[in-house]
Amino acid sequence: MPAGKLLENQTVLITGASRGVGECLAHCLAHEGARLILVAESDDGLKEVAERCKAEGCPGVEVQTCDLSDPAAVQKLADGMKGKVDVAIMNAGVFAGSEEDVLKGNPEDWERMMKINALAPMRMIRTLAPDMCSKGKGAIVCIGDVEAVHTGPRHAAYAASKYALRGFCKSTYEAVRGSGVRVMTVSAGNISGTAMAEETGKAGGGQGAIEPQDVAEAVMLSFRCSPNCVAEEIRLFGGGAAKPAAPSAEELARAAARSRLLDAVKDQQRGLKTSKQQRDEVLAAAAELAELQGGAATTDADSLSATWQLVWTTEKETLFILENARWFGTAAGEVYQVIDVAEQYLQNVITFPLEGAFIVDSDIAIEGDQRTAFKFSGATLQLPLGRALSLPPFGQGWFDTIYCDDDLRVAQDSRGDTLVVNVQNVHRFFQSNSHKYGAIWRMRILNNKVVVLGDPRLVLAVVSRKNELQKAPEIYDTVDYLFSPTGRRSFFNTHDAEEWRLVRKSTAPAFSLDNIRKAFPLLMRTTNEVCDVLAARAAANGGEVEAEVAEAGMRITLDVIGQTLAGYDFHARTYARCELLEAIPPLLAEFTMRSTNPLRALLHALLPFKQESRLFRQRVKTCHKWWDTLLASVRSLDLAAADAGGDTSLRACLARAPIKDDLLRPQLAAYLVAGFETTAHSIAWALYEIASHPEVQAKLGAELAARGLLGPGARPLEFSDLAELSYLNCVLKESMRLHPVASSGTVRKADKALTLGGYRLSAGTIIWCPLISLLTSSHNWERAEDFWPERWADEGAAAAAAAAAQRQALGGGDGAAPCASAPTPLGHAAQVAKSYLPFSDGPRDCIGQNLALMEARAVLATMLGRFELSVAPRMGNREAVRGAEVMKLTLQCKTGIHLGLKSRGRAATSDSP
Ligand code: HEM
Repeated sequence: MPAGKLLENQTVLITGASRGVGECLAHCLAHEGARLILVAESDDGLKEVAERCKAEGCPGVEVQTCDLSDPAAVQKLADGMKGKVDVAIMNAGVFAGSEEDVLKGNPEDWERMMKINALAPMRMIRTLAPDMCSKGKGAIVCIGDVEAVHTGPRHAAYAASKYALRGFCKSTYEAVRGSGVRVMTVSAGNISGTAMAEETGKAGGGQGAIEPQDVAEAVMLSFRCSPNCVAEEIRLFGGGAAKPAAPSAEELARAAARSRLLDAVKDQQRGLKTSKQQRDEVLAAAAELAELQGGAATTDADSLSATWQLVWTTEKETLFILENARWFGTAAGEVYQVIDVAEQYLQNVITFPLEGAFIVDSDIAIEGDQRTAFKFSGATLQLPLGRALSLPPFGQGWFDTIYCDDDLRVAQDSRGDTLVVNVQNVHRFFQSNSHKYGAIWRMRILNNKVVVLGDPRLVLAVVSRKNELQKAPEIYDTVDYLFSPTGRRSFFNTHDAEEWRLVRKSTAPAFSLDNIRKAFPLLMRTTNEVCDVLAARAAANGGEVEAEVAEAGMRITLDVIGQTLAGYDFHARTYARCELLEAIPPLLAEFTMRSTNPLRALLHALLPFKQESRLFRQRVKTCHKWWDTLLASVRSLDLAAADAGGDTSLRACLARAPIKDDLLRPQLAAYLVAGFETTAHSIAWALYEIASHPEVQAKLGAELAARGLLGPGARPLEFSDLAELSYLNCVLKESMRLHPVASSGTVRKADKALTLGGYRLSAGTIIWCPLISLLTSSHNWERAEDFWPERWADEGAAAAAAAAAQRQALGGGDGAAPCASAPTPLGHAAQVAKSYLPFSDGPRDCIGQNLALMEARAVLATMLGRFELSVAPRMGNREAVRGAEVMKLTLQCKTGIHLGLKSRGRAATSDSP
C-alpha cells in the first residue's frame, strides 16, 4: 500500500455498513488505508461490501452481525471492540412505523427507534470513549439527522431518538474535549436510499435529497481537519446543487422560433436559391426571434467574438462572388466572419479552395447594445502558390446584432441586408469539405501540412497493417498531460511501436467475446439500478419524467469500466456525486480544441491565474488522483489466485503485464477515458433517434414484446437475447453511422514519402481520417442524411444470414468483432459497407468494441423495455439538435439529450434505489 494515506494503520468500526451511508463510508475509508470492522443486523449485503473493500486495497476487513435493538448484544459488541478500534462510526439507524404524527404513533415503534438510534450508540460510546481517552487518541462519529435540529409536526418519536443521540454526543464532546479524542455528529436530512427514505416513500431521493456519498464525504472531511481544531457537528441539508430548471415558456418559444429560422434557410445555398416568399419567411422568423429576445443586449465582447460561418444572407456582393467564383477558375468555399472585440477587429473571408481567399479587414467599435460600427482597413486577394494581391480600403458602415446565442447570430446592416451566421464544429467542417472536395484534400494547422481523407479505400490503406503509420504526435500529444503527470504515454497515444504492441497484446484477451460476456451480469445490475432511479423519479412525478440520457449512460458505463478495468466501484449508478464525471467532459473539450489550436496550451501557461487555466489544472489534478486510486486497486489483485482461476479480466491482464507503475498509470487513464464516454454518447444518440421516430420505437417495442422483454411482466434480459434482437441492432448500427462519436477518427503521420490516391505525400505529412466523412457522406451512402435502420435489414436471406453471423459473434465466442458480423446494408455493394468504420480499422482499431456493443445493446433493450420515450420540448427540432452538436473528443449534444421517460410499470429490479 502506498505510504501517506489518511487512516493508515487505523481500525475503524462502522455500524449499518451493508448499504447507504455505511457502505459509502466503508469505500472511502478503505481508500484511505483503514482496516475495517463492518457491522450490520444481518449478513445480507455485508459480505459483498467487505469483498469490494478488499478489492479496493483495504488492508483488513472483518464483518460482524449484531441486533442493535438487543442491549445485551450491543454490550457484547462494544466490549469486543475495546482496545481494538481507533475510530467508531455510529451510523445505523431506523425509521420505524409511518409518517404519522405524535397522536397516532405506535409506542412499540418508538421503543425500537429509541433502542437502535439512541441507546445502542450511547452504550457503545460509554464503553469505547473511556478506552480511547486512556490512550489519548481516537474518534467517535455519530450520524444524526437534521430532524434533531428542525422538528416538524410529524416523525415525533424518530426526532426524539435523534435528539437523544445528538444530546448525548454533544455532552460527550464536552466531557472528552482536550483528551485527544474527537466526538462529532453529522446531521443530515433526507438521505436518499436510507431506511427512512424508503419507509417514508422517498426512496430514490427527490428534491433536496442528499446522497449517501455526500454524508460519507462530510465524515471524511472531519478526519482531514487539522489537529489544532475539532469539529463538533456538521449539518447537511439538500438542495445545494442547482436543480436543472424546466425550460420556461419564453425559452420554449425561442427554441421554436430558432428552429423555424434554421428550417427556413435550409437548402437555400446561403441565399443563392431564395425565392421572394422564402426571403419573407426568413425575415419574419428572424424578427420573431429578435422580439422574443426582448431587446436584451446582444453586442458585447463575449457574444460577438468568434469565428462565424455564413448560413444565409441577402448581401449582393457576397452572393455574386459565391455564384461566379468559377469565372475566376476556382470554386467558392466557405464564408467566415472573424470578430475579436478586444482587438476591435473584424475580418470577412471568402475562401477559394484549396489555398485562395478574399479577405477584407475592418476596424470595429461597439456603439450600443446592438450596434457595431466598422471601417474597412484593407483587403487582400490571396492566390494559390503563396501569391497575394493587396487592395485599398474602401468604406465603412454598421451592423445591428438583432439576435445572438452561443452558436447563432442574426445581424442587419446599414444597407438593409440581413446576415445569418453560426459557429461551425470541426467535425462538420471535415464532413462538408470531404463532401465537396472528395477523396483527398489538403489543409493546414499552423505550420503542419495536413491531408484529409474521405474515401474508405484510402483510409483502409492508411490504417492497414501494411503501412502501419504511427498516430500523429502533433494531435495526440495534447492528452499526454491528462494521462500521466510525468508525461508517460499510454498505448493509445504512444509513439513507441514496441510499447504499443506490449500493452495491446497483454490486454487483448480481456476483450474476447467469452471474456466480455462475463461482464454481462455486472452490466445488467448497473443498468437496472440506473433505471430504478429513473423509474422512482417518474413514479414521484405521476409516471413520467424528463431525464438527460447521456448522463444516465455515463453513470452506467463508468461503473462498468471501473469494475472491469480495476475492480473499482465508482457508485456512479446511485446518482451520487462523481468527481470524474465532472472533470473529464470539460477536459476532453479542452484537449479537442488544443488538437486544432495548439496555442491554447500556451495561453494557459502564460495566463496561469485566469479562471479557465486554474480550472483546467484543478481538473487534471483530480484525474491524476483517480489514476492513482485505480492503480492501487489493480495492484491489490491477488495475482496467484487470478492465475489459478484463469482470470482474464482487463484488471488481471493489466496486473500481469510486465510494466511498472509509471507505465501502467497512463494505460488505466486511457482505458477509462476511452471506455465510458464513447459508449454512453452512442447510447444517448440512439435513444434520441428512437424517441424521434415513433414508428421505429413501435417496431422495437414489438420485437421486445415478442421475446417477453417489454413492460410490467417482462423477464430479465439475457446475454443470448442480444444477438436475437436484430431490429434493435440495425437501429444501433444506423445511429452509430449518423452520429459517430469518434467523428475525428484517426490521425496518422507519414514517416517517409508515400503515394496515396495518386498524390505524392512528403515525409512528415499528417494524414487525417475523419470517420464522419466516411459514415455520413452521400458519396458512400444512399439517403446519407436520413436515419434509416432498414438499410441494414433485408427481409429475406440477408437478414437471416446476418442474424446468424451476429449470433455467432455475440454468443459464439469465436473472437470475431461484432461490427464485422452485423447486418450488411441494403442495396449497397460490400465495398461500400467498408465505409462503416465507427471503430476505425487495422491493428490500431478500437480494442473495446465488443464491450461497447454489448453495453449499448443491453442498455437500449433494458431502457426500451422499461420506458416509453419521447423527445423533450427543450431539445427543439432536428436542426436545433444538429446545431447543438459539439466535439469534446466524442461527438455529443451540447445541451445534453433530454428525453421524456414514461414508465411501463415494471417493478424495481435492484435492491438499492
Ligand atoms: C461506441 C463506443 C466506442 C467507439 C465508437 C470507439 C471508437 C474508437 C476509435 C475510432 C478508435 C481509434 C482512435 C484513433 O485511432 O485515434 C478507438 C481506439 C481505442 N478504443 Fe475505442 N471506441 C468505443 C468504445 C471503447 C471502449 C468501451 C473501450 C475500452 C474498454 C475503448 C478503448 C479504446 C482504446 C484503448 C483504443 C486505442 C487502441 C490502440 O491504439 O491500439 N473504446 N476507439
